[in-house]
Amino acid sequence: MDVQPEMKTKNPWHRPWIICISVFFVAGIIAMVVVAVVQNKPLHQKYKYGIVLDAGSSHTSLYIYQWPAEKENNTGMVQQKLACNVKGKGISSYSPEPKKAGESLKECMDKARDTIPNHRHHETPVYLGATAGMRLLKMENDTASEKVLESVEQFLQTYPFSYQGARIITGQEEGAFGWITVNYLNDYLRKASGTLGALDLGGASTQITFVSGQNLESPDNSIDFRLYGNDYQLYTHSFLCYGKDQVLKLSLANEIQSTNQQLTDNITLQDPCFHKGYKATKTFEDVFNSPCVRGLRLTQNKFVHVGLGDGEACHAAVRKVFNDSRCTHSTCSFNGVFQPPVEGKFGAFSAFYFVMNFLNLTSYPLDVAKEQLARYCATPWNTIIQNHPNVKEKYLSEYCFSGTYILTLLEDGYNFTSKNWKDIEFIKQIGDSDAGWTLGYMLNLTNMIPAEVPDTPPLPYGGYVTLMVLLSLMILVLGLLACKVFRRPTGSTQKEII
Ligand SMILES: Nc1ncnc2c1ncn2[C@@H]1O[C@H](COP(=O)(O)OP(=O)(O)O)[C@@H](O)[C@H]1O
Ligand SMILES: [Ca+2]
Repeated sequence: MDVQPEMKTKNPWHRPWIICISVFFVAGIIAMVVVAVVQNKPLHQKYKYGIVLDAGSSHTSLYIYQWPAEKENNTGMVQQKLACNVKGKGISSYSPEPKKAGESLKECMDKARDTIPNHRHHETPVYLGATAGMRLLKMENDTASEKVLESVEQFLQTYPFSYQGARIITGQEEGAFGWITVNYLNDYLRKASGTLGALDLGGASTQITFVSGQNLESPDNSIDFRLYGNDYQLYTHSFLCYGKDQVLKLSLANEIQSTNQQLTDNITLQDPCFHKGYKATKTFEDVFNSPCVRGLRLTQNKFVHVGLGDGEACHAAVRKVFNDSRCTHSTCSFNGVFQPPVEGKFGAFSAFYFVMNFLNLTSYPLDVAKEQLARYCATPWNTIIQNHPNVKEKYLSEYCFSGTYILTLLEDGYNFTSKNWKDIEFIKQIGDSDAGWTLGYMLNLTNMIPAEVPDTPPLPYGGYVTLMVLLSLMILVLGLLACKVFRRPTGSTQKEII
């Protein structure tokens, strides 16, 4: 009979005020966790955007980059969202009708406008950097190059983005920003443990950039950076006229001049760098229409370009474009240009990659690569066309020449050897971003690579929330235990109740 009142008094959970306190206690902790989560996590990942146009000698590419809005100073945060290839040739080719230079960018700029959310347009910077094609046009005809730049400037300003300028970048900038891009994308800048040298081959110039422990004897070739608290001394050099299209002109001009034939119609040029069975009629203007080629002969007279398919003779012909005679420094690459011995690992991109990847030579030792290239060069033109029906004929006809130039430039020019050949990696992209100077250019102009390590919260977001939850649970358990201990009825009170 007495059991019922005894049970009621022994279970404190049946007391309304304890239930009330516990409910508020648990609700308070849940509220605390929810507030911490909501407060710290943005509802949607917000991105910011930047646009860079790479106005190269052969064509223009537009890149859109994106990064989380609240993390712009953390390395590795900027990624390529879109690459758009502008149809047609490079902007320097529009010098006879500069107005068309701007309009040529329409398709890609429209795509950028459609890709970037409208509310971000006005704060999205747009940069255009022109490289060696425009450097050459400027040398040839300053006013023409100004007109082309004005045309692209006017056109880019018709878009709702934040236009930041169109200019010809220097060879040093092209080299240094290519180096920043590949090291940023590999996340080497934060870790002070080694960097990747950058090798960029274009149509009109080529760049070599790497960290050298040696004394840099020529100030023109030296760039100092402080990034994320680390100091870097870079060696860089850009060889104007040593992009693969200009070197082809140089090499053809040398061969034409050494035939000792009158440059009248219908001379035949026997070229070891083109395949046997290749035959095309070209004009002297095609070869000599560049400030890179001496002995300007701008005639419409034609010559017949005939392939011999002889890899060894091609190597000898290509070597002639390098001038090794005078070096006034302790060591040189070629043409009397100072270069310390190459050091560390290198990423070789742009045409280095396109050509070596087409030739399937990206992962062989130097000697094997040379043998395979010689075999490729000796393959008849008919067979080459049959084997690659979908490759542009202009590219296809030039791969033997371009491959030979690349091996010659790397070995005889920059002094890579069979020993350190494996240190060169031919790369197109790192992650989803293309290797090239554009990303480094934008990171620099938007101040997204700070000199010092940025302040970061002591805990990452996930760790912070987990810790909060664990601490809350701990408080809850302790609270409940305390309740239990302090509210446990003592013997005397039990007796009193009974
Ligand atoms: N698929 C490809 N195969 C071979 N060469 C290519 C391919 N795509 C682009 N190229 C070449 O890459 C080079 C790119 O140079 P570009 O950036 O336009 O010039 P520069 O950097 O000297 O101003 C050009 O010689 C172009 O012909
Ligand atoms: Ca380029």
